[in-house]
Amino acid sequence: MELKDRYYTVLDSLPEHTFIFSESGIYIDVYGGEDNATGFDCKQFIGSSLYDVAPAEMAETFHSYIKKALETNQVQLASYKFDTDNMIDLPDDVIAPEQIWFEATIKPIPLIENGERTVVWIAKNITERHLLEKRLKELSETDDLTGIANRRAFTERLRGALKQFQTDRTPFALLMLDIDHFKQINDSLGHYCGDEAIQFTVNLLNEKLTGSDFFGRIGGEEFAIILLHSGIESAYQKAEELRLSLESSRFVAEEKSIKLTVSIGVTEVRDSDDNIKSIMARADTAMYHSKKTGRNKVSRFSSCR
Ligand SMILES: Nc1nc2c(ncn2[C@@H]2O[C@H](COP(=O)(O)OP(=O)(O)OP(=O)(O)O)[C@@H](O)[C@H]2O)c(=O)[nH]1
Repeated sequence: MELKDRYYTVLDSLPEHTFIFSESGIYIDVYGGEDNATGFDCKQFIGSSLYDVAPAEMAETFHSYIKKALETNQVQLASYKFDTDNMIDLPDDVIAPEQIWFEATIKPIPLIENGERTVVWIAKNITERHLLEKRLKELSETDDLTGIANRRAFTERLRGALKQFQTDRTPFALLMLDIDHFKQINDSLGHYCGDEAIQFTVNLLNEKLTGSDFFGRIGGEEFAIILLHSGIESAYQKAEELRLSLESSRFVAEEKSIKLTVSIGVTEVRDSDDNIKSIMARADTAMYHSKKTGRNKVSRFSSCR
């Protein structure tokens, strides 16, 4: 075999897609990529421009990586996805994959083509890893029993809401909720029914929330809700609505019909809040005020002393 043929054989056996791009975004050469299992052959793009092949925004982004690699003479890393809505122009007989994630390394190479500098672009299919990472992230942020945010994810979101408030004054309110006399449910019906009572409460309250509200389980039978764009009065009304809907429903277990209730504390973000502890402490104080003054109640922090 001639040396040139040997080199081509080796290049075409590379497991990842390996592209040579010119400075202006022309596909100079395409090698390998069998292991990426995309189902289509990129060799057909040789001679075309990125702008002929990919949607404008994507071509623009890809081109910016090429230019940056050449300007800085440094390796660039990129991750991106192809999906049915955002796909390079495939031949008619090729079905676009639902979603493929790639991680690419872009490196300037000492090769001039038609008077232009060039880069090598090596793209690896990382879809499996990406989906696994996404799933692990979801699991680490979700409460097992109820499927809503766990304490960590909730406090993270609260931190985000406070940051937003500090940036553009977007107001928000915080509700802290605790199921009343929950120990009695565990003691009389058992822990398993206690778990079901928690699920029942969460499902019921969740139905009353909208897309911009954020619900989290921050303790055993303790929950919190962020109400974005809400002042104290509308938050109080919302809390009353939640309290009443639980009070008027019945949780059925072991052939018994049980009235569950919650005590709720309400506060709103203040200019003086420089971390989430102060907001959570106010909502907590208000919630304990509801407990101390009879339970199945809503209290605003401002009126609980
Ligand atoms: N079944 C079940 N019970 C839990 C879970 N997390 C906490 N608990 C129980 O919830 C009960 C909470 O009891 P307390 O904090 O004494 O409060 P309470 O009985 O709800 O009374 P008040 O809050 O004062 O109205 C404890 O018995 C915990 O063991 C859980 O995930 N599942």
